[in-house]
Amino acid sequence: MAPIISITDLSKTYEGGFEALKGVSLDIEEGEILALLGPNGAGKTTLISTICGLVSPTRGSVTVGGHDILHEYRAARSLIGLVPQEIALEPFEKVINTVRFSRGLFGKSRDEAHIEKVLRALTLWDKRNNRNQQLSGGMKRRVMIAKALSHEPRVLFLDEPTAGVDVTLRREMWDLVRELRASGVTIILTTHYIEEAEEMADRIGVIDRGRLLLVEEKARLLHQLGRKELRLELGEPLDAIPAALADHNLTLSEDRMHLSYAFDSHAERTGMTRLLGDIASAGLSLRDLSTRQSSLEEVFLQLVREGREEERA
Ligand SMILES: Nc1ncnc2c1ncn2[C@@H]1O[C@H](COP(=O)(O)OP(=O)(O)OP(=O)(O)O)[C@@H](O)[C@H]1O
Repeated sequence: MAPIISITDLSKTYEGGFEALKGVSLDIEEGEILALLGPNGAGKTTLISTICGLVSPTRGSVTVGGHDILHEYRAARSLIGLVPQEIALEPFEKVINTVRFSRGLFGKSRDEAHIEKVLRALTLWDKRNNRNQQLSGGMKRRVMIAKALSHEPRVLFLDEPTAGVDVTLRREMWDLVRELRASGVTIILTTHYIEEAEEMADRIGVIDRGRLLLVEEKARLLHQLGRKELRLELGEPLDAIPAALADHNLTLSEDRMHLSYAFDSHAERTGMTRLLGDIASAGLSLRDLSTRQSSLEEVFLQLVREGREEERA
């Protein structure tokens, strides 16, 4: 199946010369949840805004549903729903009219059944006659999503959907996103919460300083890059790592009671057997040992570090 969004060599240099995107290429498949993960200022919003036609690219191309975002702007844009980072709602307008109005902006004919479906899905139906200003912050966010879904888009962009949202609301938002996906909408969300990407995404793209460092299925990303750590609790404190163990790349903890050893659990040789042999020969006694899988957070930080080192080289 052809990808719903195809991005080829996309670059954006803002006026003043800042390069916010540097040659990003990416295909997004219909029906997936893709999380774009990156630190502040990485270029996530610029990427989304370019796909949605709000920022013009300096180089490269994007198609949405096969339509070029520059040459077939209306057709491309009509397939997209965008929920921006900031909540922007007319305070005195009723919820239902806000959503009807958004649909009208896309030149779609009135469809009360669709508006009702969207409001019910977002548990806003009972609030439909409330004015926006009477809603809680969480409900306002849901109205923003309802607006974005009003014209029946096939792709929904959520720019940091849970920034500044409490834990309960965040979980509600995650459930909602899963339900939307089950209804057939492709979802692209940006986040700098690793937990959010880990919880929700089918695929994760890591972006930093305008470069897409990697796009990978979440499970495979954790599996491939997940390094493990062996932690050894010593029988007695150590002043320093003994010279006989110097080539094992060990770290001694501050309390001098633990040694840790990072290894790749999928490698042919983990080096663990030799390490334990050398520890015994060095006369160290061990009280306990445990292994731990790296979290996505560590994987992410490692990727960003490697990306920056590569850029410097
Ligand atoms: N209109 C603009 N003019 C000049 N520079 C801009 C403009 N918009 C964004 N930038 C710069 O481009 C870079 C990327 O910004 P962008 O908002 O895309 O990052 P982001 O990954 O979404 O960050 P955040 O997580 O903080 O929202 C930043 O350094 C930002 O200052």
